Amino acid sequence: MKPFLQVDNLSWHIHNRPLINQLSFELPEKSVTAIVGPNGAGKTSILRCIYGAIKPSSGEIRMQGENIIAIPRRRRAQQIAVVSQHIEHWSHMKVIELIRLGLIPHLNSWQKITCSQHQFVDNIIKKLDIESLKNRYFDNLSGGEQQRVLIAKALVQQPKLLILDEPTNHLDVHYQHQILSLLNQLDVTVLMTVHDLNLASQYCELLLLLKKGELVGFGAPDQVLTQSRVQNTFALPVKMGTNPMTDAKHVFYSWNENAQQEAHKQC
Ligand SMILES: Nc1ncnc2c1ncn2[C@@H]1O[C@H](COP(=O)(O)OP(=O)(O)OP(=O)(O)O)[C@@H](O)[C@H]1O
Repeated sequence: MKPFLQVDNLSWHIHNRPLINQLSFELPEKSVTAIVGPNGAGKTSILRCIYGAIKPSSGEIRMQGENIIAIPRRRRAQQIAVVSQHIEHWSHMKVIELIRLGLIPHLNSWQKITCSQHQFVDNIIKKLDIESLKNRYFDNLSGGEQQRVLIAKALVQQPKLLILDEPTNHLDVHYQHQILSLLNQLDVTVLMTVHDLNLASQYCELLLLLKKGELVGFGAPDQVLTQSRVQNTFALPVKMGTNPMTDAKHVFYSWNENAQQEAHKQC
C-alpha cells in the first residue's frame, strides 16, 4: 500500500548550518504521529516544510503521491489544516465567526453556509467543549481556550492531513488528554509536535524522535522510547515503565547533577 505522506531526504540549511538533515520517513493514511525531541531539534521546522511555510534546501514531500508544493492553493487548503504555535491575533472576531472560517476552502464565492454545515460546526464546538465561548471575542480568551478554538477551526476545515504544533501547549491535564484522545479518534492523518513523551506514547501510533535535525528513532512508541535513546537524546537520567491505567510505555525522569553529567558523556 502506498504511504499517505512521504518525506524523502528532506534537508533545510541556513547559512550552511543544517537545521534538518536528510530526513526520510513515511506515514500511513489516518495514522497519528508525534514528532518529539529536545528544544531546537527541528520539530517545528519539519512541520513548516510540510505545510509550505519554508522551502526545503533539498528533498521532496509527497502527499498521496503528489508533490505537496505542486498542489494548487485551494485544494491544499481543503486537504491540509494547520494549528501553529503562533496564535494569530483575530482581534474583534467572535469565536463562532472564527471557527466558521474553517469552512471557507469548501465554499464558492458568495455561497452561504448551509444548515448542515451550521450543524457540523455546532457538533465540533460541542466535541471540544467550547459552547460557552461561542459568543466571546477570541482575543479575550485564555491561551488554553484559544488553543481549543483553533483546533475546532482546523477540524471544521475537514482536512485529510492535520498538522499541529504543540497542540497541548497551553492546556491543563484534563484538556491535554481530551484533545489528544480526540485527535487519536479522528479519521484523518495527524502529524504534530508534542513535548510530553508520555502523552505521545499514550495517544500516538508513531513517534519521530529528533535530535539536532536528525532522526534518531522512528516507529511505534514502544520501539522508539528505549532508556538509552531517551537518555542520550535529552541528556537526562530516565527509567522506563508502564502506565498501569493504559499499559502505554511510560518514561520516568529525575534530576541529579552527577547522573546528568553521565548522561551528557553519553551524548
Ligand atoms: N528562520 C530561521 N532562521 C534561522 N534559524 C532558525 C529559523 N527557524 C528556526 N531556526 C533554528 O532552527 C532550529 C530548530 O528550530 P525549531 O523551531 O524547528 O525547533 P523545535 O524542535 O521546534 O524547538 P522547540 O521545542 O524549542 O519548539 C533552532 O536552532 C532554531 O533557532
